[in-house]
Amino acid sequence: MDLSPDMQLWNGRVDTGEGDRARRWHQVVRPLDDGTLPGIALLGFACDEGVARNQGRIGAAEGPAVLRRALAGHAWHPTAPLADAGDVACTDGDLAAAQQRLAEAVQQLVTAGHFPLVLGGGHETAYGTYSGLARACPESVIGIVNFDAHFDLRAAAVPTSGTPFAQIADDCAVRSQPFRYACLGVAEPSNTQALFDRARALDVRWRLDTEMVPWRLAETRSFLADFVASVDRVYLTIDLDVLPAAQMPAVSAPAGFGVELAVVETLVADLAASGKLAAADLVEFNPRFDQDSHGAKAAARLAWCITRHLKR
Ligand SMILES: N=CN[C@@H](CCC(=O)O)C(=O)O
Ligand SMILES: [Mn+2]
Ligand SMILES: [Mn+2]
Repeated sequence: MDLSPDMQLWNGRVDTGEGDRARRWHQVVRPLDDGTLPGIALLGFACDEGVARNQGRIGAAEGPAVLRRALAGHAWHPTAPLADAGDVACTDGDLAAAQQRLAEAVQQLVTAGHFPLVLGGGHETAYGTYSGLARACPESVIGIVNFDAHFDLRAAAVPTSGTPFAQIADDCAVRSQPFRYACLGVAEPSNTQALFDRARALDVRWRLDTEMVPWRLAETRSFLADFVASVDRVYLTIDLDVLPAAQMPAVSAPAGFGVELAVVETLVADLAASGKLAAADLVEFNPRFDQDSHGAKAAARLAWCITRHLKR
């Protein structure tokens, strides 16, 4: 796999003379090659074709590069190797082909023993990430944990950023595999009754944004632990529009209510430490709508959290 990572994106502060334990991401990350030991592999999906098709605000294709720059200066804590596998892009409007290329890259990474951390891209990223993981481990029951204000279970004429979990449900039905999907942070005003009906028909587990307030965190942790216990492996997808608009302005559809970053981070850390997390993506980050990098910082913090707590 050669997706030509742009290593120029990785630069930042150097604490000269403080030794190995003072390193930051930009000093640790290496371009992925055949000799890279199994570890964390960053993979960009530079695509907002699904957002455009879903009547959203484009710009998420610029997300992967900005997220790498935001991550570059973070202190390095994990011990696993960190590699940059480069980007899969969608430049010709052929979303299905781009999702297939993403799936192939994710499949190769998982098969080689890496943990793919995919930097989206709109939520159409999820269909590629999931498909790659499912191909790499066809015997596993994969549980999808989606932090999102939206179910993304739309029935649309063409695939969009609003359809990935409906597409996955269809694929699972074809393969006679169970469709295991938990959606955390669902905003009632942002999902029609038809979407709730589809979620019920597909046996989706969900928690509303109003149920994910900090003072009900213990309940939410237990909800998530029960879901994780019921599957073999977990695919985590974080749609950044789950965060309140004040914490995450840099998305197509900012949340009026949202789930606090502190709550999301605690739950993400739980998932990373579960030993079942097999792949993750962060999606919908759109730098065009950021304010003084607040959104980039929140998104980078969640990516950092996954790597900090990851147990495999
Ligand atoms: N990823 C897509 N999410 C939402 C967008 C909603 C909106 O644009 O208001 C959806 O399709 O439901
Ligand atoms: Mn969303
Ligand atoms: Mn979404």
